[in-house]
Amino acid sequence: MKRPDIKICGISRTETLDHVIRRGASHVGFIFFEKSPRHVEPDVAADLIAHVRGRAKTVAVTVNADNDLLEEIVYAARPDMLQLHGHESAERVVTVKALFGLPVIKALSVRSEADLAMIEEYRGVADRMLLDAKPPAGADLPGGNGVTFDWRLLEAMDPTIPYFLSGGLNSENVAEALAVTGAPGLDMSSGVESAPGIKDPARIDAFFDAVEAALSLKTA
Ligand SMILES: O=C(O)c1ccccc1N[C@@H]1O[C@H](COP(=O)(O)O)[C@@H](O)[C@H]1O
Repeated sequence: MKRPDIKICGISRTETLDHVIRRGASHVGFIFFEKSPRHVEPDVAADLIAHVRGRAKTVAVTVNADNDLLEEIVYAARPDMLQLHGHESAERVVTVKALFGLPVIKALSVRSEADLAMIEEYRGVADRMLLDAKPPAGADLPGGNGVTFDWRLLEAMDPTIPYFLSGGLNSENVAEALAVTGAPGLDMSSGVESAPGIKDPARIDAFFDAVEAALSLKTA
């Protein structure tokens, strides 16, 4: 099994960036959503992104952001990619790509087969999909809720679609997630935190150890 890309999201400290990259993160994500405990201002993100440039792909995570906010983020922080984690349509993805010239990860909230079928709308439009669980009722955040969805829904999915599996991944369940889905990418945030927004070095190590163990079992 090919090693999946690993994206660790919601990072706000250089120490955490260095740690996850040393452990093998291919992508690091920064949250630009004020309600999130992981929110970073564009000038803070600019320093974090400058710190890791060239060592991992940097992703600006936004939620239904308008052009002004995207422009502020892109010109201040210079991320490698944009993640659209709201209700952005395929047409909006096309517009964002044309305006900012950056690859786009489009997040989709999944609970049922019908949710997953929405992938077709973004085929050939988004550079990657990110399949996250639907937020629980009453949640303030569209992502970062630590909730999983039924990974067996992905069994019938076209395996050529590039995607990150997301939603509630942690050191305890990542081996099963990989076994069920064979996902080409993993994306996670709260599963390596000790409290919302506080990344925990021991949990980061446990997560990467679990991924390595799962991959070595697969190739043994
Ligand atoms: O993490 C957040 O606070 C957040 C806020 C707004 C949009 C997206 C957000 N996070 C994304 O959700 C995934 C999954 O999180 P988790 O592993 O279930 O905690 C996270 O990796 C971000 O891509």
